[in-house]
Amino acid sequence: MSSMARNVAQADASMKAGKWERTKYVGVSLVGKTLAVMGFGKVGSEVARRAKGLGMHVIAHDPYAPADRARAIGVDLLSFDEAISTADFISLHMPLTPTTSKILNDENFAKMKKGVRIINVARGGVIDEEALVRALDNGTVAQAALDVFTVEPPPKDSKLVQHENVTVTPHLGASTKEAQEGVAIEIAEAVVGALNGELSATAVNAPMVPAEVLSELAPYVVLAEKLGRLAVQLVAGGSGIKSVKVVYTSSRDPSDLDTRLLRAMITKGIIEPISDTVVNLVNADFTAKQKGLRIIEERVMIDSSTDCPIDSIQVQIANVESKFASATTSDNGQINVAGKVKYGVPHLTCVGSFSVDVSLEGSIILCRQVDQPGMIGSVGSILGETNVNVNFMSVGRIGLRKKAIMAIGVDEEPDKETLKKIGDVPAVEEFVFLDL
Ligand SMILES: NC(=O)c1ccc[n+]([C@@H]2O[C@H](COP(=O)([O-])OP(=O)(O)OC[C@H]3O[C@@H](n4cnc5c(N)ncnc54)[C@H](O)[C@@H]3O)[C@@H](O)[C@H]2O)c1
Ligand SMILES: O=C(O)[C@H](O)COP(=O)(O)O
Repeated sequence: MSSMARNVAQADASMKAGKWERTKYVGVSLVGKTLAVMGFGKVGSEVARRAKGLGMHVIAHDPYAPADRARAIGVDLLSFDEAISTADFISLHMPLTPTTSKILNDENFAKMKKGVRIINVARGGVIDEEALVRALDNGTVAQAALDVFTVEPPPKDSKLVQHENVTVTPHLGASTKEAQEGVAIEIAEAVVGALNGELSATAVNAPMVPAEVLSELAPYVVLAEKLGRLAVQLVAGGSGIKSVKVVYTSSRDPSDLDTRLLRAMITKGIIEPISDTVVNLVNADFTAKQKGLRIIEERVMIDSSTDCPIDSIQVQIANVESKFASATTSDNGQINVAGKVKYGVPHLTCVGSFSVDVSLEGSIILCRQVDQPGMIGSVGSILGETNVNVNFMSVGRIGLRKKAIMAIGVDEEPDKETLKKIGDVPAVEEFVFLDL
């Protein structure tokens, strides 16, 4: 940006050609100018920090960047049109995706201030290069500094590369000794993380989920997998599942909710307990298809004052028999479980038509019994006799002294004899042990 604004490359070439052209290369100052950082990720936010140090007014556009991170750096996050139409300098730092491909085109150049300067060190394809040549020729764009090109290396006779108001470098953005070492360490850490089963935002063969979205969804990813795991263990025989419906309730617009990761984790939760297949974000959809499993998703918008990405996730399995009849809903006979994230921890909040509230950790025993005094004590004593530690308990009932469900979290797996004793308690009508 500095080099472009002060014509360093052109002046250098001119002097080496034996000239002394002081008036031709009068530049512009950066101080006091408005810089629009398009893509406020790792590079974009560092550019913003440095530009503020140069006395520039920095604005940014990034549909996924958290406003508090921008605020901390002293940058206003604006809409795409607001950002490009107010800027004196526009610096591109977004990835090349179907949405960002040729995002700077004739239509958008026309919205910019006359004499704007463009910097592209992201990916060549984010600019329509022919449109940029037109914008340079008609003066809309005063100068451009480009490190990346749609085709690399660009053709020798490229009008853009040869343009007198364009400064070019051959994709040198990351070409420092320090950056090359840094990238090697980052790749090694990502591979180790992936091998340890961590979610990766940088896998090239998985759907792209920006790191910010990934960290926001992290507790819901755990919830999704646990609900899948729990639901499949409620199916008699475990197999024969053909269709699973997942309902996400959220206060956000359904189109703002990227559920690919959650769908993959529900698939993982359903498939892994009943097969040897390891399911991850890369192979989830393929594995589900291969196993004849159809995942249907529904997004339901609700009114809520809390700004969390998801209010609840519901998993429904149709056309199977349940080993715990109370997990099926009375209206359509489907297995139905639902959960929420509370204080960052995934909770089971619904089994069949019963409301419960237990954190989805360790193992759970679900009992259906007649709602009457002494039930917690009876079952708790049986578990205590064999040193099985109860870590929580929740009772949900459909009415006073009617049917109730008891969800008991246990730290150890009770032996068969202990489970049989629970089943033999007269008021217990059915029970199931679920390992999460
Ligand atoms: N020239 C080079 O040698 C060089 C070096 C490093 C990075 N890069 C490129 O620079 C870009 C940024 O790299 P990074 O490490 O900061 O990536 P990053 O993932 O940290 O940041 C990219 C940002 O772009 C945002 N974004 C996604 N879609 C957007 C859209 N439609 N509009 C605006 N913002 C959008 C994302 O939310 C994210 O915050 C990438 O394209 C990368 O490949 C080039
Ligand atoms: O995306 C990147 O990291 C840069 O474009 C750098 O690419 P390079 O590693 O080929 O220099």
